[in-house]
Amino acid sequence: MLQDHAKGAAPGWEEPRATAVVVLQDGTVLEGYGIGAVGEADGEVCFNTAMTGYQEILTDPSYAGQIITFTFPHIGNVGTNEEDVETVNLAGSSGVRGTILAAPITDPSNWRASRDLDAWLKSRGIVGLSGVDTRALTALIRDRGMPNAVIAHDPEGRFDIEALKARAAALPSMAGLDLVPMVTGSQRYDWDETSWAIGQGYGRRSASTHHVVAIDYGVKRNILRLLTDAGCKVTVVPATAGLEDILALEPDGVFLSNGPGDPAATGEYAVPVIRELLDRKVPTFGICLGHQMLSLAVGARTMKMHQGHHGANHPVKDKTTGKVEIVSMNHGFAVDPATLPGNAEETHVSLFDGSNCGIQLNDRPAFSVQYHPEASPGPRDSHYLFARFVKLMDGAKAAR
Ligand SMILES: NC(=O)CC[C@H](N)C(=O)O
Repeated sequence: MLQDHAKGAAPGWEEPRATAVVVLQDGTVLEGYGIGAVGEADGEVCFNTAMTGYQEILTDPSYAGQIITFTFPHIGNVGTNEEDVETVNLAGSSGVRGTILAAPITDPSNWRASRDLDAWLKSRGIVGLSGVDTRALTALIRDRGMPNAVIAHDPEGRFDIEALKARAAALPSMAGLDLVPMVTGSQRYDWDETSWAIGQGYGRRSASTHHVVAIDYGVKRNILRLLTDAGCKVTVVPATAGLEDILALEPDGVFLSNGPGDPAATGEYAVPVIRELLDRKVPTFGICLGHQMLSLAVGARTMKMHQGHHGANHPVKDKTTGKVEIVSMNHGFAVDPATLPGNAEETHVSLFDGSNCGIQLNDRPAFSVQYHPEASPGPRDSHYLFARFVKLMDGAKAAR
């Protein structure tokens, strides 16, 4: 499967030896050239269709336990920098385990670049390879669903393919896995960083009005920045924070973050706390995993998707306004809208496949979306949801 761009180029030309392989759970072997960390990594392979923002994607903690293949062939051409990192807690590492690329990584061409992608992947322990026919791999995922796989990278090109096949076949399904403990923070902390635009003097930070406690199931940095831009004083607490810990902070609202793994597997600790907060009518806003957990807390069910949604160009309709927004997505599970209780209304829907993309409760001040309104990467169409959360807290305060 090595790409044959140079084949027949000169007499005596020999195909370079594969220095990395991906072995899928069904025994499919794809060869390529190793990039990033040397060694082996395993996880569920998903494809991401974003054309830009690979650094934000590769540092989104929601990808813990996964390997990302990009459908856009030229990944790495603008290098990497210190700013476009979405992890908050994982100093020097990432959630994602590995990456699979089509074209070789070229020299970075961007004034912000401080390092090339290959060295950056290595520094974060991400194992990868290029030279793979990622169109074929994406077609395979569309046919059969997201497979488990092992990537092995050895500069000497020595692989025990049979052992890798056995290992890939034995990996557990993502369904049932709680991966939040791998990426949540261990300490409570205050957050005060605003978004890039405000930092550069282009935007305006709203006056500080509400105290938001953000529960960190693997939170992305730009969510915390946008809550801050919207005028919130933000305190981040670990995923295991109990009801009393949260109420002691006297929140005007609670934010439920994105995160990795199967939402149904967080039912033991996270969902009961959310249920209690809802019962106390604390204004609540959830994103992605937070949306799934809010839905679970009101009695709905979540299900594993066939190929999931991972990209920066997904059309979603806000049924409350009739407007269509183009959004950033990263999820492999979804809320089954047929299981939503009578007090929960579907507010957003995917125009790609009709899947549920948002809910609001009619009897309590709470709403959530399945996609990533903070973007990073992706369009900014959905930033309005942060203002909607502030309005919800305004209303709750006025009613007190
Ligand atoms: N971005 C997220 O929060 C992902 C949520 C969940 N892990 C899923 O894959 O559906």
